[in-house]
Amino acid sequence: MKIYRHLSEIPASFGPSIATIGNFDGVHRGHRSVISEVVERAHSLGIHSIAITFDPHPARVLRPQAQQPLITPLPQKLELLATTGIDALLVLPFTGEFSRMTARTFATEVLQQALHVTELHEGENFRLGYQAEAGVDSLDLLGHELGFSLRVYTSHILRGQVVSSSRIRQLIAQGDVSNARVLLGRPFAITTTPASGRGYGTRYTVPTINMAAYPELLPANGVYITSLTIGAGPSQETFDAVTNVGNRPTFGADSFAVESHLLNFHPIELTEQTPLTLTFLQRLRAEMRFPTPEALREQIGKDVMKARRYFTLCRVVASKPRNSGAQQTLLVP
Ligand SMILES: Cc1cc2nc3c(=O)[nH]c(=O)nc-3n(C[C@H](O)[C@H](O)[C@H](O)COP(=O)(O)O)c2cc1C
Ligand SMILES: Nc1ncnc2c1ncn2[C@@H]1O[C@H](COP(=O)(O)OP(=O)(O)O)[C@@H](O)[C@H]1O
Repeated sequence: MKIYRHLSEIPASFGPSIATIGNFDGVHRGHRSVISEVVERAHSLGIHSIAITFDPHPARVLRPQAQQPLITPLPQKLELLATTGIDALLVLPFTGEFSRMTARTFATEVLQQALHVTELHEGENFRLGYQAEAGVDSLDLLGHELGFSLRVYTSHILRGQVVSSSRIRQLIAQGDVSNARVLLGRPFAITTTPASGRGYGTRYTVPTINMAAYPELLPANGVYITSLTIGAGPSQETFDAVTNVGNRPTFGADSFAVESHLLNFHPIELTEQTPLTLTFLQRLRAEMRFPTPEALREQIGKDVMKARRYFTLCRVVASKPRNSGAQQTLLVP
């Protein structure tokens, strides 16, 4: 996937192309189904497919006080978009001045003149331009004038829920990582680096790898079954884990941390720069204040047992032959 960071980087020869515009936060199942149609359609016509997105997320510029955390910060969004098969991605810098561009100017300068778009694919709720002035009906009219057709997708519904970034954000913020996984089409994960702990775990409960402060979306405080990937590339290793997100009230004053106890631990080199990807698989319970560290240690022992059962079950399911599908549906944890 070719990435362009500014309109001026688009080669004059670019296009014709089929495009989709969006924030794509989460790169969820709805995003993926539109993008895969764009890719397929462009492929069948032998022309380029391109996704257009913005950085920072427009909400950061338009409603900075809302501090909306992201499901996928830009590097993760790019990685996920690269797996969709789209030929190119245009990441337009989103500023106050840019936000005042009308839909007509955007469609003319970006879609028509730079990308030579012949088809634009968007969800039914899509809006473009200053103060979100243009919905799909106005874009359809603009397209007739500027030489592109608009294909509109109805909202993706799964298990009775609209697949949207805001719904997924809400589910994760409530700790419902299982439902978020359904709408995302993969488990929710964060990418971060290690930080040092206070040594209480090793002394009183269980040793943990602590994560550096993470400024984007995290699941609600509580205990989760997770997997932790340490490192990146061929030398990376993934461990089964249990993770606490919270303030550790058993040890006194609030001190927020995300920390993982690895079930199949073996010593591994960690530096402040080592990439860590923490994947949230299932919520186990709320964080609680225990009367003593021993009581907490006993509870963590129970959390570990549940996590071990979960991983064993997953591996049993994964090892079943594909044709025993009915049984698999019953077993998937
Ligand atoms: C699986 C797991 C569950 C935990 N649950 C709780 C909890 O319910 N209440 C709590 O106060 N701390 C909980 N903790 C946090 C421990 O108190 C924590 O490991 C300890 O504070 C170590 O802190 P340190 O890494 O800064 O040394 C949990 C930790 C893990 C790994
Ligand atoms: N099962 C385990 N899970 C995570 N870390 C472990 C485990 N066993 C040993 N460790 C080691 O313990 C270190 C954590 O020790 P420490 O910094 O004292 O943590 P804590 O503050 O949680 O006690 C980790 O960096 C890791 O190398």
